[in-house]
Amino acid sequence: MAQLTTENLIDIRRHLHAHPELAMHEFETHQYLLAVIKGVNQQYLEIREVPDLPTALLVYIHGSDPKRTIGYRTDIDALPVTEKTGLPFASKTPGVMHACGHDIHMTVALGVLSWFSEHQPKDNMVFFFQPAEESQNGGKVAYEQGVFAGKWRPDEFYGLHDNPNLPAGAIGCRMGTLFAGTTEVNVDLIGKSGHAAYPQDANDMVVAAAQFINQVQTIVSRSVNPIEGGVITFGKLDAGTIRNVIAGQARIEGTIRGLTQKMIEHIVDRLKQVANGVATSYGATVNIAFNQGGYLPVENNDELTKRFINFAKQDPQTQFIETQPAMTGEDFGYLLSKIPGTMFWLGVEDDSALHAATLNPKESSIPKGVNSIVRFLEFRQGESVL
Ligand SMILES: CC(=O)N[C@@H](CCC[C@H](N)C(=O)O)C(=O)O
Repeated sequence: MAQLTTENLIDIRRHLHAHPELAMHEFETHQYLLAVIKGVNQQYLEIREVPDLPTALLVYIHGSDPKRTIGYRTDIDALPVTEKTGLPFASKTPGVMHACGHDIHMTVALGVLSWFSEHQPKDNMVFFFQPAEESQNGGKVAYEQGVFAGKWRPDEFYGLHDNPNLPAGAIGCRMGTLFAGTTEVNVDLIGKSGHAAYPQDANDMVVAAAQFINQVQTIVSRSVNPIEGGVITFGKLDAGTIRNVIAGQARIEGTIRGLTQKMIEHIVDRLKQVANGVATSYGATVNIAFNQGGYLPVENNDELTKRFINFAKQDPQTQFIETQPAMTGEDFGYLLSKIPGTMFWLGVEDDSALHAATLNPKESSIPKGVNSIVRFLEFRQGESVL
């Protein structure tokens, strides 16, 4: 089959959007990606599955005169969000949605891969379709399993994230830190349940959880240097069973963000103090669990990113926008701590934010993104210097 057209890519994106799957459960997505990849020119391609990470997929493109191996990574998982876009190709999986645009990421990656399947690159290329970006750190798991051993180890790694705040198809990037590091946190408060009418005989964890959440708000406002910034968000709170039974237990799940590891550690320390203080004052037991996984700050490599930005600035077919660091996290941060590379934004221009149930990225970003990335990767393999 010939190179994928824009029409093919839009159909692919809509199929992927309609069939989202959660982290480490991307089995249909995997099969669909495999079918699309098997449909392009196989002459230079080598497809690899990973038995210990069954939803991952790697594709090697043999270069004609390789000086290096260039890696390109896309994430493939979706979020537990109930879609409210009303689109004809909205999610068919109840309670699951590509609310972070990974359907766009995968489609752009397929567009780039399909182009190089028809136009053999000079350098070798490795495409990594990575499971579990939103949770369970699929990038780190893959790395630790040795997925990038031998010829599968890129010398440099690139990857993108869509951005609704940028014009469709624009490329955003910056030197240094692009995204924050994150640490997941679970707090369990344990008291004593009882009859709603006899609070004196119980120890109410709804009240303790409310106090904890309120008090946590002072960490960023009072204990964090405002110039450096930090985030603590609790996105899930679970307590009690029915209105007239006092809840003896509360679970609060959240995420901590900072642009440096030092800041994350500082916030973690303060959060422990607040949790222990609230537990003491309410006579409760508290268990706190942190998991950083592989969500290290996304640090762009100086040399590669300078070249990427210089190329994007002067390329007449690329709209380049210099961006600020963002408090979004990405487990590509882990891969970039092992392999130098650059993460960048692809504008998808929408009023809704990432993770919103109404996110509706503009599809015109797909061909524009493919074009800019192909042009950069072609340039990277030439002798030109910027
Ligand atoms: C781009 C994006 O939205 N990424 C996620 C990464 C989540 C990391 C981790 N599971 C956490 O919740 O901290 C994000 O929420 O920024």
